[in-house]
Amino acid sequence: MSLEDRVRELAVEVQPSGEGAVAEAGERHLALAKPPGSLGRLEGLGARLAGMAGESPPPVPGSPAVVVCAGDHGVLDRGVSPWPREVTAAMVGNFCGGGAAVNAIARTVGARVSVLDVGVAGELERHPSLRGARVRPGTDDLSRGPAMGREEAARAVLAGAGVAEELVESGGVDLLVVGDMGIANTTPASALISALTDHPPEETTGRGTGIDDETLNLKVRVVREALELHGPDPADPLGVLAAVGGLEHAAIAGVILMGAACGVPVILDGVVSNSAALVAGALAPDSLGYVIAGHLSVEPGAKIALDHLGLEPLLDLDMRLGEGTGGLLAVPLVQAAARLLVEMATLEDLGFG
Ligand SMILES: O=C(O)c1ccc[n+]([C@@H]2O[C@H](COP(=O)([O-])O)[C@@H](O)[C@H]2O)c1
Ligand SMILES: Cc1cc2nc[nH]c2cc1C
Repeated sequence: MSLEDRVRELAVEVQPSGEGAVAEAGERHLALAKPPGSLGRLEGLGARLAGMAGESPPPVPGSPAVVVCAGDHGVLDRGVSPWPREVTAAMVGNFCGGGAAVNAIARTVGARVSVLDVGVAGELERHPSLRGARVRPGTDDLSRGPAMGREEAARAVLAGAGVAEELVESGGVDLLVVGDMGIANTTPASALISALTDHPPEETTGRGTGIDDETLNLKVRVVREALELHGPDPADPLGVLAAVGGLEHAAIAGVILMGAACGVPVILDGVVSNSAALVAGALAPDSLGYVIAGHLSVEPGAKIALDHLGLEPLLDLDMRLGEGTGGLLAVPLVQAAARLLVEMATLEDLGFG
């Protein structure tokens, strides 16, 4: 079976989240010891968690893990980011050493950190937290040709799915967070968002790690050139990924698909995971029933992608780091949304039934 067929097979494994459990959780919220609706968006989130678990009340997730997917990008040669390629490998080393922002926030919320190399260009030291599944040492320049081949895109999707499956099936993980690392990866994120939402590059392209006006204009031009060169077809998500995506974007789509197939909620981080969720949703629309938008990144493409997906972000902290940082900060909110449904007394218990 081809790798593409295996991705298609994974996509059909995703079952719709349970409407019955969602309705039951909604009823329960009306009965709990509080004015109806007073827990705001936590009520809808709790009901969605019930749908994902297929039962109300839903289990309280106690074993969260972040999967940080890393890759490099040929389009960096066009000057779309001020940072050198070598930062990607250096930061992967930092994730393994525990010294990155993602590690500090993961320790704060009690999450495991798992790092996946699907396309880093540099040498990496072995580490127990690092899964080496390098498809190739970075993509080609998407503005001059396809970023990668279709089978390579499929291999990266399956690598992400494999890590998610191992964490859930062997590691007991019951809440996944997706993160990314890759210098220049906001350029393919913008291209994916434009291709899959039909918004023009000047709306989906932002300043990434922090670029000046001149570089932003160049970046918009580069995304436009890529879209004109490939004419990506939204009905062919793997083709879009191969033409204008990135290896870590593909891996994140795989984590989302496998999380959904296992009935485990997946919390998105910033613009890169938002763009990957568009790909996952195009491959398996029901996978979006298991996806939670952790935060709203400053990158303009993030809001466009989340609006297209019909997802409202839980947090808005002006963050634009990536790594899974904003997604991890939403973990306690997700846990609280489930715990409220499990542990609260009802109005009837208090004698107001
Ligand atoms: O999460 C976000 O929305 C986000 C926004 C801007 C930058 N980043 C991170 O910064 C890197 C990409 O930025 P750039 O400017 O090199 O394209 C990559 O490692 C991302 O994780 C992440
Ligand atoms: C230092 C640095 C850390 C990062 N973490 C995620 N993206 C990043 C980009 C840079 C440049």
